[in-house]
This record gives sequence, structure tokens and C-alpha cells, in this order.
Amino acid sequence: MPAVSISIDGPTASGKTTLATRLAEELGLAFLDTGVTYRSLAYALDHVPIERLRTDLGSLLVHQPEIHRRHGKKGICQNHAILFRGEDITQEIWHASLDANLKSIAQDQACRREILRLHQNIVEKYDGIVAVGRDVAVTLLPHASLHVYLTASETMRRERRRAQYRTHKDRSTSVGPATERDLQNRDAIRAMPNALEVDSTYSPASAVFAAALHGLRRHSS
Ligand SMILES: Nc1ncnc2c1ncn2[C@@H]1O[C@H](COP(=O)(O)OP(=O)(O)OP(=O)(O)O)[C@@H](O)[C@H]1O
Ligand SMILES: Nc1ccn([C@@H]2O[C@H](COP(=O)(O)O)[C@@H](O)[C@H]2O)c(=O)n1
Repeated sequence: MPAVSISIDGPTASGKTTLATRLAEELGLAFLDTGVTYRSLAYALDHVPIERLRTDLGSLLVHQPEIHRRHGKKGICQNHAILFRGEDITQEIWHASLDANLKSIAQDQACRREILRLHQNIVEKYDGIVAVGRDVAVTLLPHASLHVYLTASETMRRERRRAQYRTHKDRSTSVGPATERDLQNRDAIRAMPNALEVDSTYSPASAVFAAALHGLRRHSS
């Protein structure tokens, strides 16, 4: 049977990570959060010039989506460790002060190409993966078994993010409307044969998960 791969795209705080981790656990797949790499480059940009990130990323950054099975439990456990020049920066990358750097990295095409190469190397290591982030359907996993585009209203996404980070005062809670790029990705996904669009505004995470599993079965049969 061919390995299952699933791409999940959608605007900020639409529930991508929540869905991806549940699918990875249920199906025994690896899980790659591509946003973690972008956030790491935003951190790195305070320490090295952008030219080095465009050309020398492989020697500066190691993104390790570690996977292990918890003893006696069904699901897999994931830990996205990120090393920058050998230093573990996994906790530092979420700081709100990196928002401006994050924007610069996301808009830099040369950085995006380098990040894509890094992610392609990660995908090759695993027999089946769920990858999350803007553009993964188009760039990283164009041949995925299922492409999910997840939406929710801006108000709901903002509420969820504020609730999520209530105890993490240093994290960014800025949530805006879907961007031009979000909408371009959505349109590209809509044009794919094995696409599933889910509006989670009034759907609990369990219903979104059930819809994705159903979509996967339908497109795999
Ligand atoms: N269907 C849902 N109903 C209610 N709450 C949800 C739902 N899906 C996710 N959440 C909650 O919303 C918050 C944001 O979800 P999550 O982190 O999965 O979003 P995301 O799209 O991965 O965000 P980002 O764009 O920052 O990567 C979390 O607290 C999560 O528990
Ligand atoms: N494939 C991706 C993933 C992320 N980005 C940019 O990084 C930011 C952080 O991502 P989160 O998923 O952790 O929110 C995001 O806002 C994008 O600007 C990207 O461009 N492509």
C-alpha cells in the first residue's frame, strides 16, 4: 500500500496543528509543522544576516520532528526540536517580538526555497507524513493522499488564539483576515482532485477530525 501523506493549509489559528496531530496519532504518521522552521529563521535573523539564511541554511538549522511511541499507548508522540548552530531554540521561537522578522522571512523567496529543500529532506525520511503550513499542498506535498484546507471566521480564530495563549503572555496573539496568499493557496487546493475544505467556525475539533478521516477514506478508495 502506498504511504499516506496529508497536507493541511489554512489561515492563522484555524486549527491546522490540532487536526494534524490527531491524524498523525490515529494513522501512525509523522507530523511536520513547517511554521516551526519559519519561526526558527525569524529567530536566526536576529543573529545572522539574511544572505546566510538564503544560502547556508542546512549548516545553521536542524529541524527534528522526533517521533516516538508512548509505552502502552496507541498514538505517537511528537516533539519538534529545533537547533540553531547547535543550540536548542525550541522554546525561544514563539516570542511575539519575532513577528516582524517572521514577516520578512515569509516574504523572502530565496529563504522560502531553502526552507522547502529542508522540508523535502525531512519528508523523504518518513514513510507517511502529515505536513502543516501555508503552501504545503502546492510546494511540499503536491501528490498527497488528501489536501485539507481549514478555515474559521476571523473572530473565532482570534478568540481561540487568545484562549490558547492566555497563560503564555509572551506569545503573539495577532490574528488577521486570511491573506492574499492564504486565498491563493485555498484556490489552488480547491482545484486539486483530492481536496477537502472544512469550515471549523462552529465545528468542534472532533468533527473536523472525523471529516478529514472520511475525506481520506473517500479519496483513497
Ligand atoms: N475545531 C475547533 N474548535 C474549537 N477550538 C479549536 C478547534 N480547532 C482548534 N482549536 C483550538 O484553537 C487553537 C488554535 O489551534 P491550532 O494551534 O491547531 O491552529 P493552527 O492553525 O495550527 O495555528 P497556526 O496558524 O498558528 O499554526 C488551539 O487552542 C486549539 O485547541
Ligand atoms: N509553510 C509555511 C509555514 C509558515 N509560514 C509563515 O510562518 C508563520 C508562522 O507559521 P505558523 O503556522 O506557526 O503560524 C506564518 O504566519 C507564515 O507567515 C509560511 O509562510 N509558510
